[in-house]
Amino acid sequence: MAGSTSDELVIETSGLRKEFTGRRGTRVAVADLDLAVPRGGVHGFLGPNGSGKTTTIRMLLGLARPTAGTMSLFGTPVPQRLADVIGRVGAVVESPKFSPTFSARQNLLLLAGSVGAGRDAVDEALARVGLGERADDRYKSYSLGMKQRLAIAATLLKSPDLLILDEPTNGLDPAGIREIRELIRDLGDAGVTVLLSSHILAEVQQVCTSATIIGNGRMLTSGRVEDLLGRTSYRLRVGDPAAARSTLEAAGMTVSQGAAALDVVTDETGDAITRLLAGAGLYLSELTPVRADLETIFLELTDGDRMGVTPALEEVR
Ligand SMILES: Nc1ncnc2c1ncn2[C@@H]1O[C@H](COP(=O)(O)OP(=O)(O)OP(=O)(O)O)[C@@H](O)[C@H]1O
Repeated sequence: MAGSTSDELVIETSGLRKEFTGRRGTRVAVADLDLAVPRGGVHGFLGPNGSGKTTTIRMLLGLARPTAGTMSLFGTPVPQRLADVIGRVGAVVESPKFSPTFSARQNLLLLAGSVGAGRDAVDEALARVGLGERADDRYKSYSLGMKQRLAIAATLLKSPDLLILDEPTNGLDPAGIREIRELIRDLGDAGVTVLLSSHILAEVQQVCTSATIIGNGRMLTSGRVEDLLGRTSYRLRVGDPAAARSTLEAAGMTVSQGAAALDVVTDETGDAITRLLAGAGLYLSELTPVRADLETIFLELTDGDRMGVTPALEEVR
């Protein structure tokens, strides 16, 4: 972490673009993407299938060449000087190749040799991902979740400052997802900056401190998850909804009539709503805070676009 400052951007891209040209024309996978990932914590890189997450990550790691734009890792331009910083970056992008008949420990010992890590680092990485007890079982006997944890353990051998995980919970059951989520949270808490790509917005919301949401290769929004989620709204039931509505609106709140209740959007707390209405002789029978989730934000940003496969095709000629 030498040379880092707290306001350093660990990942920065500017005008990043990737086009793939095939027989059917040119497909723009990533379009003018300005990504800014601050140091520390877990940053969600979110978007539906085919929105350009993997392509962006592959470019950052020097596995694909950008059509246009610039990128840097820890302030160092890549791919030009990738060799200077790659030692600080751990990544799980494609399924790593482990030997099926070797145990987790044997697999990691083989890898440790290539990154100059010792036996202690292997034991520590296994313990950190919760595989200490099963370290001597053969890889092929592992569940998908255990295989995914081993892949993360392999990246920890070089004590990375930045960990890039591309859809690490893909194909896992809810218990497996929870294990990986907890592991990622622990790593973030321990000071590793994590870029976590996913198309499951609700899932990532629980572990990320900040996030970038993309759709069709374009940035839709970026910021602290708290800020992205924005204001809380409240659902309330009251005997005289019309009177309650005008009282709340007179106080500057945005009120709409839902099916059976009033929906109120405000920066004020629930206490303030209760006090205001009671002051007007209106008594609440119910007051429920309703937090927007990232999925709702995404749908708003894409104007109701589906979270499923969206067309990433943009014919430029
Ligand atoms: N090598 C390639 N050749 C042609 N098109 C490609 C290539 N790699 C990716 N694409 C296209 O670029 C677009 C973005 O794909 P990408 O894999 O980056 O999306 P993603 O957000 O990672 O999706 P997923 O969540 O499904 O992994 C898609 O339309 C994809 O078909």
